[in-house]
Amino acid sequence: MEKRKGVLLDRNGAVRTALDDLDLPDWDFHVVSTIEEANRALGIRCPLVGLVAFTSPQSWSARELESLLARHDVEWIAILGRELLRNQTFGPMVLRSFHDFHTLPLDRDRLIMTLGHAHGKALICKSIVEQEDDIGRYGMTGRSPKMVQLYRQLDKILTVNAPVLIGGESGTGKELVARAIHHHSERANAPFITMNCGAIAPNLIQSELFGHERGAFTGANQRKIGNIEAANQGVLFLDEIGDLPFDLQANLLRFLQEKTIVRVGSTARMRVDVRVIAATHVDLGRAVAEGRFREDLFYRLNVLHIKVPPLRERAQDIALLVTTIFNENRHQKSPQVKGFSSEALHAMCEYPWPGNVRELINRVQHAMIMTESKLISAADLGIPSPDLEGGTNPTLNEVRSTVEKDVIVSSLNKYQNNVSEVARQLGVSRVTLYRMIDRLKIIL
Ligand SMILES: Nc1ncnc2c1ncn2[C@@H]1O[C@H](COP(=O)(O)OP(=O)(O)OP(=O)(O)O)[C@@H](O)[C@H]1O
Repeated sequence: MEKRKGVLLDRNGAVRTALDDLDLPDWDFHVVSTIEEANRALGIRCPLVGLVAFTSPQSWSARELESLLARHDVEWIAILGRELLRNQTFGPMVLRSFHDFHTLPLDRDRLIMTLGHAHGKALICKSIVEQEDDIGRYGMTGRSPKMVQLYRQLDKILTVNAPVLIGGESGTGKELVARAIHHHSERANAPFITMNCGAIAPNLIQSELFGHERGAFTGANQRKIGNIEAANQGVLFLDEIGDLPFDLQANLLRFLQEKTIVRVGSTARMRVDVRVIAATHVDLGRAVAEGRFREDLFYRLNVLHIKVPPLRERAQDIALLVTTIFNENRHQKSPQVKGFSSEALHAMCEYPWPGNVRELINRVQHAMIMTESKLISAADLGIPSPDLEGGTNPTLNEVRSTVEKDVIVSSLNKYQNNVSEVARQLGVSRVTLYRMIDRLKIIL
């Protein structure tokens, strides 16, 4: 059997010698003596379990150590003298940042049990993370019917070259969709140029789009390549197209029809091959009806239309999205933060998210840094907490049972209901596991 990989962080080598003497048959420990070395080794070897040896509370800088522990998906075990656990600052740190601890002197049976349990837990976490790879498509997270419909539209849009108009509220992911179209099309190796028509002074838009020659106007000290030319062979993403000044809409239409441009101050017409993707958070059809947007340009841009649904219409995706955001930002959180309370998840599904996914990302990032609990609450996210059914919070026993059930069920699935293997991985006896299966009413 291939040995399980672990890392041992041991500054003076005392625990290393004791560990060698135990001669653990299933384990291969890579020993490092500094946090820097540990960081490197963890990146290369990807062990699931790590041991940190302490001879005094000052063995390591608490800040550097906690940052190391939080950065890697490893189950950590502190190896320490019993007296250190009673230390006012050290004890809480062990509770906060470690999966478990082992008091010195090393005890072979006790250590094998602790390591087996940590390894089992790490495997479960890993399998959950691997499942999370299948959380969406095209770099987007979401499996709700609305997102599946969006992916199907993208499947078709990628194979053709026509302009695309992307609608949807602010923060829903319109730019992400445009990037996905570029990234998965045959234009992927050519530039993706973005231009926010609402963020550029109207008098500069023409030169931003088409470029200018030196001396074309006061201040044009040198030739400038416009965004259309810069996107040659690739994609030009025109965000907030509804803000394009009316007179310039005619110029853009001409480019779309003739596939040529003229730099401001020049007479030479240049051929460019660019796919235009435009986005708007306003109803462009209405802008046409009100005379604010050219009808001919609207039809030219709207050959293919995609609407990105608001987040409130895909509440099923919220749990997936927050897990992704949590994992992407885990290096910024304080080490004790482990996830979201069920009350917070419930609240997020009820909240209308006027700022859509962007607002969700901001609130989760803020909560991950500011919360003082293990589980992020609705209050941490700054959103109202809905009344839980029956108006009561689940008891600790109910929460514990739910967690135990989830862990056992996913482990049984992973090991094809092999109870002996699951018991081994979870560090409990078969009899205990059978008792838990019975108590938690898990069907084998
Ligand atoms: N389905 C998704 N999965 C993961 N991240 C997403 C998803 N949708 C949006 N995001 C993220 O949300 C943020 C806002 O997305 P984006 O900028 O694409 O929205 P937008 O609709 O173009 O916004 P605006 O109208 O304000 O320009 C980005 O960080 C983006 O990566």
